[in-house]
Amino acid sequence: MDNIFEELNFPFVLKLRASAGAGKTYQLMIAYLWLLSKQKRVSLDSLKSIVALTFTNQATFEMKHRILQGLKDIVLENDKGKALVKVTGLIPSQAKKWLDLILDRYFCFQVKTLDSFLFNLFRLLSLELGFPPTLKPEFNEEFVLNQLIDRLWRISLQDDNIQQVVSSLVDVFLEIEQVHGFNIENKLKSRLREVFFELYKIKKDINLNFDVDSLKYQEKRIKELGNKILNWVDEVGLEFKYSWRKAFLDPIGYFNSDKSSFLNKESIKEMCRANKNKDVLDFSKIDKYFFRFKKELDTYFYLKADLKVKPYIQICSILKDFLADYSREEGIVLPNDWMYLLEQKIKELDIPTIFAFLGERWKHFLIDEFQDTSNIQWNILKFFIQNSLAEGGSVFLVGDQKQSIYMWRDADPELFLNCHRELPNADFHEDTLKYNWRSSPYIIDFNNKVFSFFSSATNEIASIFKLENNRFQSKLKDYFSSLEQSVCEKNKNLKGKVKRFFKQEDWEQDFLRLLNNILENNELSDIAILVRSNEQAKEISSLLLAANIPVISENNLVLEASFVIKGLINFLRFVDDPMDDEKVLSFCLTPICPLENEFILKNYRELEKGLLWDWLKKQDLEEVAFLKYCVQKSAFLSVYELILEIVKEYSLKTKFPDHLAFLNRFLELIISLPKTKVLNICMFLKEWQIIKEKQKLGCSEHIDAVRVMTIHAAKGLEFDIVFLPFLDWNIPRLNILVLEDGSIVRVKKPYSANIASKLEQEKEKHILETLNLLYVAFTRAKRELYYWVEDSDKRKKNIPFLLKIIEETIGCNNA
Ligand SMILES: Nc1ncnc2c1ncn2[C@@H]1O[C@H](COP(=O)(O)OP(=O)(O)OP(=O)(O)O)[C@@H](O)[C@H]1O
Repeated sequence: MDNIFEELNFPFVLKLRASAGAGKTYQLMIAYLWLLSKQKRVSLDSLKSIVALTFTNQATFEMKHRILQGLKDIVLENDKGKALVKVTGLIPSQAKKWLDLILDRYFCFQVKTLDSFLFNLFRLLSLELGFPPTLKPEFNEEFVLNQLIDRLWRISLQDDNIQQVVSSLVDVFLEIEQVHGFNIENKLKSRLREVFFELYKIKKDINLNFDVDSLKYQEKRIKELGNKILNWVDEVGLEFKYSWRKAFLDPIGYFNSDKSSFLNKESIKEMCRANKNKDVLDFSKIDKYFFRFKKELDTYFYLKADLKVKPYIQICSILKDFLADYSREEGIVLPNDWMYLLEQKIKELDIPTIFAFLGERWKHFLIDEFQDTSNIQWNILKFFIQNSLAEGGSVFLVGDQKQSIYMWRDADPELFLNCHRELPNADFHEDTLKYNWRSSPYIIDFNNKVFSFFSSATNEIASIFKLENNRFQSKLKDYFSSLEQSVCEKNKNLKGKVKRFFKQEDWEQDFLRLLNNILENNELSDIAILVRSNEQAKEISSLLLAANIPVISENNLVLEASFVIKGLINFLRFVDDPMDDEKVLSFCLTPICPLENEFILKNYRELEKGLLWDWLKKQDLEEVAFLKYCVQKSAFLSVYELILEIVKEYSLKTKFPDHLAFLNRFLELIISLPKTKVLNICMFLKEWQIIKEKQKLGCSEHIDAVRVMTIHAAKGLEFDIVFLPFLDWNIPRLNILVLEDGSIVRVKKPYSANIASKLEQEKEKHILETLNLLYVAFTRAKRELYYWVEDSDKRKKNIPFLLKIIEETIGCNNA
């Protein structure tokens, strides 16, 4: 696709479907410049009429950077610029005008994340929707839910009714999940989070009432039907085969021991032994009863699965009320709510009214990572895209179904395949890109082989995951066929390497040894270690930090990761309440306190009675004099002033230069908080508990340190060398399921038909997402890829086992 734009006539829909590193984002940048060249005038309205949407903030930053760099190259008329003039048609004088306009009116440069674009729409229509325009979007749903669950736990200590519901939830949880060991509370909270968000998405009232008697009534009906069938079989002189007589005699007992095979039988005839009557008898009447018997049983399984998890429903309904209060108090709104409202409103209003509210008219849309779009997002976007096409505009969608890793957030990769059908009034073009511009030939070849196995050996894969249905296999084919890429000219001689390690007991030592070897010839920032969860990121960061290897990760950018910030928080806790020995001790033992640890600990141990602070006050020490001053002044100084005092007194900026960025960010944060949150230390500490997890330093590309990040965060990015230390993934076993109608059920055999079908769908989604995640992880490396798996012959270890089979089949000997 050297210059597909030449062939295009407005209005058009252009879809570009290509594998990783093929230059999809790069083509979006080209398309943006090409669209600029097609504008009649260099004007603000034209600039605002082109909207480029990405998936993450990092990708937005990258896209803006690429567009500006492209314009600069054209203006400078360098080699890259000359090539861009050829494909985009944008000449240097025009490019200069656009560049000046963008830099002058940067906020009109419409390159945004999809979320922020949609939220902006919501804000513009907020009065119409009955919300104050000051409302803030809160994308961190997990953070909010943690707050709500903590609130629930606190309230349950005082409120008997809530305590009762919580304790029945704990019972159900322990029984269903069979969890043992430590951290049960955390596991329970995490399960609750999952279920709540599933339920919360269903915009229907949750049915809280469940009548235990209906299960009993159901049992009775089944028994009656069973007896009717039994009697008929006896009367006509037939005999059941195998143990099927028991199934009609005691249906519930029989099925509770997990024997569901006869649910597949079509007629009682199939279940009876041969005798002279069998062939002449009319079974049609009794089969009607048999059909009803099976139907009632199915309902029974469902009711039972539903009853088991009632306490989850009750808790979720309490959390729903808490969420409404919390949203009001904090002035926030969660995506699930505002997107839903926006979608509804857009259906209601007519086009001129909406555009009158918005005051904007978009004509061209460029959308990256389209495979991660959800149906609700698409329904909103579609409205504007259809309008832009009606006015002679365009839409350019790029994506790759096998990189869809946000299905848990409702992304629907099928949309990418079919969305153009909903945009019929425009020329439709589809294209693919065959070169990989990112990686070395070795890595490209390795990935070609590994991932084409997914589409060529669908049977084997389906059997590994025990999901032998046609739909799953055809999806595998859809996602992973025709993915093979060729090496581009510029990377032809790029050296590359892929190496697999088996995880031995002391794998960490081997891991560090390899890393140190690689660092002899590479920069720290060439290396990325990609993991699946934040816990793994913490684990690997600690390993590297203990070996004195600088690391940058989401976690160590959290302000609290700095011991100076931790020390300052302990200082505030102590000043706020010096009569609490624990608080005094915690502060005195932090590295920012100049008092000797030994001196404090020894005296604390020997202090027979009285308070630590009373004893400390009597010590004639300069350091203590300062602390006394702080305690006395604490009621008169603001939190900010107190922190400034200690920073100055203990020379924290010069003593701990590595923590300067954290310190500055911390001070900035205190100033930026509303007055009500910093009126006194106690209020600030309360606020800190809530906000601390979100307070982070920005990450600069230029910091020389190894990157540690999740695969989700690494999507769309590339690194010279990639390490994947934890590929021991399994497909999680589902114990609880939320059905389409909003009921939660326990997953335990025998399943009712609706549970079995939903379970299969969920399993399929998890497997595809896991395979996609593997694809994203393996395709981030430019030069070298190293990964660690357990040496497993067991099918239970899904991904290690799959990788082993692939290795044996395709004969890639990379060990
Ligand atoms: N035509 C091209 N000429 C030169 N370099 C290119 C070209 N296309 C892409 N690249 C470079 O190749 C790398 C990968 O491109 P890009 O990030 O656009 O790929 P992608 O298809 O979006 O990848 P992914 O799906 O993995 O996010 C980038 O460094 C990009 O600058």
